[in-house]
Amino acid sequence: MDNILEKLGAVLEERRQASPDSSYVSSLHAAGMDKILKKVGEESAETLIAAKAAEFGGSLDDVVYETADLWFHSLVMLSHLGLSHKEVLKELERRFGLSGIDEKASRDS
Ligand SMILES: N=c1c2ncn([C@@H]3O[C@H](COP(=O)(O)OP(=O)(O)OP(=O)(O)O)[C@@H](O)[C@H]3O)c2ncn1[C@@H]1O[C@H](COP(=O)(O)O)[C@@H](O)[C@H]1O
Repeated sequence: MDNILEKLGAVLEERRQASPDSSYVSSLHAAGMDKILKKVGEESAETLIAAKAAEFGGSLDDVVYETADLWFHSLVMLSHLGLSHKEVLKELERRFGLSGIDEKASRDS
């Protein structure tokens, strides 16, 4: 499978200029940052609820579905600011191999 983040990133970039009538992503851009952040907040809450339910036997598929919604709307938020998954992946690359405990200690000292 081609990298879905690359493919989706290209579509999201194109949707910044597209008509809001024909595109959900363009309609979010047209509605503005508050609407995008409201969706990120909603999807975040739905992900938390699904994960908590899964801890007690609920559907793992629901966790995947809600996390995909959260990631998708987070990508739209980044795109609205002229950013993309690339900057986030670069930051994760930078952190790779750096223990969270060591990183926190370097901030506290
Ligand atoms: N991955 C997604 C994706 N995930 C979720 N969604 C939409 O996100 C919305 C989720 O909102 P909710 O579940 O809260 O549903 P809702 O009640 O209809 O939403 P609201 O009315 O509350 O805003 C739904 O409309 C989903 O269809 C997505 N819409 C688009 N994409 C990707 O973005 C591409 C571009 O989409 P368009 O801009 O619509 O062409 C698509 O080809 C897909 O690859």
